[in-house]
Amino acid sequence: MTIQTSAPLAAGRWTSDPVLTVEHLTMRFGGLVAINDLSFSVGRGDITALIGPNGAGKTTVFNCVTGFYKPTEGRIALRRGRGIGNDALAELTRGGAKSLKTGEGEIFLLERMPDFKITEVAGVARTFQNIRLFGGMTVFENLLVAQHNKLMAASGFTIAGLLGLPGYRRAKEAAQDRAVDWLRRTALLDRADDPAADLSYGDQRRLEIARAMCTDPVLLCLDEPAAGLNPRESAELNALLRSIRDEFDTSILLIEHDMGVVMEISDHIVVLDYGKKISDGTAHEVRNDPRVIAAYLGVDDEEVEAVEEKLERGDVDGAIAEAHVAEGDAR
Ligand SMILES: Nc1ncnc2c1ncn2[C@@H]1O[C@H](COP(=O)(O)OP(=O)(O)OP(=O)(O)O)[C@@H](O)[C@H]1O
Repeated sequence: MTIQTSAPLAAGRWTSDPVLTVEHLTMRFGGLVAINDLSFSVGRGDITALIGPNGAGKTTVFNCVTGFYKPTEGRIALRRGRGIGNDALAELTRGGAKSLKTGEGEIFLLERMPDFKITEVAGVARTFQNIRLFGGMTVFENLLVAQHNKLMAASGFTIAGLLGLPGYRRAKEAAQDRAVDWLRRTALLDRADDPAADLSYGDQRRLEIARAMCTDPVLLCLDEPAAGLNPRESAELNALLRSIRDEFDTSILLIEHDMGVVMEISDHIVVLDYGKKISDGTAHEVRNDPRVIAAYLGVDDEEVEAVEEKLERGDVDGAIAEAHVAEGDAR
């Protein structure tokens, strides 16, 4: 049975100005199809949330976008620069190259690139579900290490750093300034000299984001940034993510289970279930989509009809209650 959403989906920046387009992505692990012909886009300047029940395939999508997995099938294009058209994408796809420069910027096919190039060249930064900081290093050092590649490039991969040559010195000062700026933005300046492992969980999460932002990413991928945060820390995280969206040329793609965070800050939500996209739109559209309610509460297709009926009458609370009843019956 196919269920249609009642409201037409609005076209947003993810259609008119995408920074990332994922097309027909499939990822198989032996016989298991973790991602099944998935297509979606991330709008430039948007906060986009990838949500779905446990095991839906969210982390697998992240792993494909960031090059940890090589997709079984599909195309993942990142556009650095506005207005790069589909002709450029088609030309790049036809040839064997990893990227193509155009008058508007540069376009990358991420499935053709190793993970470190996706980070360094295409400009995709990532945080992980389990925090991965250098716990023995200070907070400040963690932010300098993140900029190591830039410093190496400034040294021309020579001993210029040791000799203190001007180009390298300037790059080092810029790296330090950037680190201090992000410590300030994440309210961690007074912890700069403490070992990262001594920070509270919420502070470590913000430090991870600061570290990713020190690389000036075009796309910031956050895997469950609100996990384990208390309400005050969640509110601080929301403010931080909004400020990144509003003040930097960085688009955000996040996986998040905390629906309070998702609904409050997302411009665009893509919902997965069993490796397929079941809904895609604004927070309002997605939260009123019976397929989403059903997927989250684990009800059958037949029971979705009852949920949908309530939604058509504008009774969202009733629809959720109906889905809860169906969920209880299923147990
Ligand atoms: N390396 C792997 N090898 C085999 N199966 C995998 C691998 N990675 C993921 N899977 C499987 O792919 C499916 C999707 O997993 P994934 O971790 O992407 O889901 P998720 O939506 O991120 O889940 P959660 O919300 O619990 O983190 C699951 O069935 C999982 O067991």
